[in-house]
Amino acid sequence: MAETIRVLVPEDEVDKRVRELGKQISEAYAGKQVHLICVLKGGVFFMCELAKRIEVPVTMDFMSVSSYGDATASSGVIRIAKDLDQTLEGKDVLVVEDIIDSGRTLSYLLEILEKRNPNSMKLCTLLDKPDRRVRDVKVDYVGFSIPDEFVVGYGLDYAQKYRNLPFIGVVEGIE
Ligand SMILES: O=P(O)(O)OC[C@H]1O[C@H](OP(=O)(O)OP(=O)(O)O)[C@H](O)[C@@H]1O
Ligand code: HPA
Ligand SMILES: [Mg+2]
Repeated sequence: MAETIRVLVPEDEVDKRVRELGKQISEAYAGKQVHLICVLKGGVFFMCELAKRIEVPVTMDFMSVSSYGDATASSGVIRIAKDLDQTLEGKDVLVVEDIIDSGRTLSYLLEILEKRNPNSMKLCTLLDKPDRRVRDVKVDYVGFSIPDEFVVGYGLDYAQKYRNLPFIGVVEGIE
């Protein structure tokens, strides 16, 4: 069967939810500056859109980690391909992710980042797939909780494809 994409969350619903999260974050960080950390590559579209909707001063840094390769299940081995450029010392950090699935990536990452002495550290994910969790992760802001299906779009890939779709879709016709 050929690969096809079924829409799970349409573009206008994603956009609306990102605006809501931006508002919620702006209120929570009122009077402060928030340091956004993008977990590349998947988090890049969400972080850019979210940053535009945050009304307090924002700084940004990028970290690249990967565990899925071309598969639809995590390898369990998290590889840091690029570390942050800036220190987290004393900053109010908000880690921005596209999805929390098994929780392995975030639990590993948060453990590393907490040792860098931020003033505070919170986590914002566009998607949460709680049915697949094998590691406990405390999430502060969630866009959508989704069922156990392999999703693409808005930064999420299948074998590096489909990241540029403006909606969240489910890939059908793969093992
Ligand atoms: O909760 P987990 O099971 O760890 O899965 C979530 C992580 O997996 C994906 O990244 P991936 O490793 O595929 O790299 P990418 O962001 O470059 O696509 C996704 O972007 C998250 O970072
Ligand atoms: O459902 C998913 N889609 C794309 N990448 C992912 N990484 C973890 N889960 C997923
Ligand atoms: Mg990722």
